[in-house]
Amino acid sequence: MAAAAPSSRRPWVGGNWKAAATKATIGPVVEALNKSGEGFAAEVVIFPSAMHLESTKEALKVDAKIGVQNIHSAEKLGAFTGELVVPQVQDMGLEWVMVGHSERRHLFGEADAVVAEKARVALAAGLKVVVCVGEKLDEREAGQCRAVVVRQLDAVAAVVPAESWAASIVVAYEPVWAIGTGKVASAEQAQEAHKDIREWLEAKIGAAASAACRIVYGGSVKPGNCTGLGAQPDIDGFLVGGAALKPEFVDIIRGAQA
Ligand SMILES: O=C[C@H](O)COP(=O)(O)O
Repeated sequence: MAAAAPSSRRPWVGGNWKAAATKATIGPVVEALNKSGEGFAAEVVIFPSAMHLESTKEALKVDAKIGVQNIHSAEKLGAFTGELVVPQVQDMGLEWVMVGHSERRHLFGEADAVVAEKARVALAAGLKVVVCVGEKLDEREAGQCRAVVVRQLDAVAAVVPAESWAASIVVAYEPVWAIGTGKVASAEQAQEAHKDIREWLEAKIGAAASAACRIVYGGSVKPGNCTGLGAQPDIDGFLVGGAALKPEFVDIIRGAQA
């Protein structure tokens, strides 16, 4: 059963800039965020590329956190050319790590166990983690949506402490067919998947985790569709790609009020 009214969970909005940002595109977004001049009701986390972590952190003057889009699963600094490791995330004073984005899973071949190990290492170091899950179009058409998401979540649950789910994990449900395609899931489709995830949390982790864990939707979220999605009882915010690189990202953050 869906465990709690959405207003009991602080909304969460992530802006995933992927490898799509340059100084020219970042500037107007940061300016819009800074000009908004408000404390957002939602918790806001921006995920720049490694290239732009420090400059974005310095430029942002609003209550928004910075996170990394991916990490390597090594626990210590070392010879891992091209990777970021948890001690570097901490050295930068960052709190958030994203794992399991569909582009990591499907373009770079990250298996469920690899994603889970990254989550484990980040949580063990005291970082907060966005765990991305979601089915491909053929999986949805084969009626496997719930099974795929449960498989991805089970892998994480097998290696992280149960207490992490309430306070340190945000689950991002991102149907792969809706990412960057303009084909947003309907509010009903998204709510059904989010309810499945909340029921999984209750059955696998416990009622308190199910009530507290933020489950956010990602996939072609825009100012024009975020209100209907955000009104669903089990949708606690958004993970935004393309629209997070436009000044109207501020409108999506405002649309994620509790
Ligand atoms: O991480 C964000 C998602 O991949 C969604 O991207 P999108 O908003 O461009 O569809």
